[in-house]
Amino acid sequence: MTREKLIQEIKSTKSFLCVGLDTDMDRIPKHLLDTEDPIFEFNKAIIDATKDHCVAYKPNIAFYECLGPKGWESLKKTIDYIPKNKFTIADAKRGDIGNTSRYYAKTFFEYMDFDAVTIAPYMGEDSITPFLEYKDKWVIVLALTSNKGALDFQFMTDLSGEKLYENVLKKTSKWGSAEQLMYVVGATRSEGIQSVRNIVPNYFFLVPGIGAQGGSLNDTAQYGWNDDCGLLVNSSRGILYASEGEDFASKAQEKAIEVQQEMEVILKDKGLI
Ligand SMILES: O=c1ccn([C@@H]2O[C@H](COP(=O)(O)O)[C@@H](O)[C@H]2O)c(=O)[nH]1
Repeated sequence: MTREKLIQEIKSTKSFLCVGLDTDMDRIPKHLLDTEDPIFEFNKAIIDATKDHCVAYKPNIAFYECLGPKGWESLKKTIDYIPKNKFTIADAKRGDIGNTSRYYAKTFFEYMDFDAVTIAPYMGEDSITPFLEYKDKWVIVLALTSNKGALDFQFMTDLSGEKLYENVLKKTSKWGSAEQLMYVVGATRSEGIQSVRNIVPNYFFLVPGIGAQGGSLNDTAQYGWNDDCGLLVNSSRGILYASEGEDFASKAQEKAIEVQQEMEVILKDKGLI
């Protein structure tokens, strides 16, 4: 998907919500466990219930890989089921020597036809460039993450006082344009979102951390906004497990609508719609 199309979808859906498909066998409703593919049945119901209120879906690959071949099959069926106007993100956090990264890119962009894949930048330029060779596909680089462990490395300073995540932003933004590269910036780091925005004003951010992790949507919009919105805000558990009963899809829909309506207010306040 192109950047222009993504922005158009944000405007027409009045939403910059990304629904995270962290589909956990231990949490999906009991009545689905008797079906042939509980993970896919769950995802299908969630997609049907939320597709009018979000612009993106982000399956986290860990929840599928742990089930072996069956999990990959559920993931493939899920990605094929998601409507084509939705931006799809493989949250896989890959990155390896160039020769190996080429095959990760093949998996997620050819076999699976995702729009984007998340990448850990630790191995540098050759670990990222194979993904950038695909037209209209995206790389989403981990910059300032939402977890506690972000403090272990990301805030380390070099001799000039520059933090590691700042360095990552400056370097990687030379490798890929704002038409093909985005950054992961955690909603739990409102103090840092502004500094990331200052370094990469035009790039989109994928923002996890609202809902279950307690980050604020309004702070994210206040510090991370750019002229094109520039934000895809993810919620996984907060939507998927709004109910663990037979009404899970309608409760997920209610949650998605709640977030979408807050987003609509922000989009109007900022003058994008
Ligand atoms: O910094 C990061 C990077 C990725 N994630 C992922 O996003 C979702 C968040 O799930 P919630 O249930 O909405 O908390 C999950 O897949 C994480 O692995 C992140 O949280 N923070």
